[in-house]
Amino acid sequence: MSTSLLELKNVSRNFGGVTAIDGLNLDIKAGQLIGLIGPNGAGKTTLINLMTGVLRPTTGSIRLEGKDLLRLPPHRIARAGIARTYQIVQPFPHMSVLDNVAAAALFGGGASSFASAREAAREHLQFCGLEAVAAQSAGTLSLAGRKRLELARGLALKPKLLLLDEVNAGLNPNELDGAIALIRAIAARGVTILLTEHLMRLVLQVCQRIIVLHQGKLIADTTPGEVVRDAAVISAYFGERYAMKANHAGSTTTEGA
Ligand SMILES: Nc1ncnc2c1ncn2[C@@H]1O[C@H](COP(=O)(O)OP(=O)(O)OP(=O)(O)O)[C@@H](O)[C@H]1O
Repeated sequence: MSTSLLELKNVSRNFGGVTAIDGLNLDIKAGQLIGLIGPNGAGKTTLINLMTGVLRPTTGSIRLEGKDLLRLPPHRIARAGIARTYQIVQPFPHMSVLDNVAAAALFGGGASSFASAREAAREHLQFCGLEAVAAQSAGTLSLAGRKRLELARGLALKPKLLLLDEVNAGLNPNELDGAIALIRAIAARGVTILLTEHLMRLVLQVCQRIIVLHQGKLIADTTPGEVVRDAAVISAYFGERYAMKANHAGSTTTEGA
């Protein structure tokens, strides 16, 4: 049996009268590449915020390699091995790309000096295909470049678990192929990945396991092959997405007519 990396037991989170996460049980094994999907408002971002300590559960427990995370502030959780990227990319825009990554290596990656942090940062930039822009200020990068920088900063924290929140949104098909290759390469290094994503092609292509949230509850936890045939997922998520696409197609036709 493979090892449990992150374990959530009976986790709930309320905001006033809204139950954003509702009695969730989840066991993430080391080495998995997992897709987290669900309709808008399903609780995906709340779940990531709970895993990183930005939010605390109303009830339940969260353990990383058996260690209780609920006692730790977010920066200690990051150092314990959970790193995340943000839906809205937030580099330090006036700092160089290299120093953005070096700062992460200093903060959580175990680097003991700025020189060694920069050395580690160079490796991460090379791995993420950013070595050519290392000296540029981060604010000058394209969206695809900023997304890669987010990944390099995440890697500099030497995570056991990397939470990728919509890291591919807004990329063109070419950039998307590059992003898929990079995510696979990160997983091949042994980093466990949880990917929150609306791009189904990407999720189905790269993930071995897909978990589906709906109204704060886990409605499926299965393989990509199975999830597309799951009646509850079709009704809660795929159905809604196809209906939206059909509506868009319909309105385009009407406009064109
Ligand atoms: N800080 C908050 N205060 C009040 N309600 C909140 C807060 N954060 C989230 N919610 C509510 O919790 C539910 C889950 O929201 P969440 O943002 O986690 O969903 P999501 O799956 O990430 O959605 P999306 O795909 O649109 O980003 C929603 O009903 C949302 O309105």
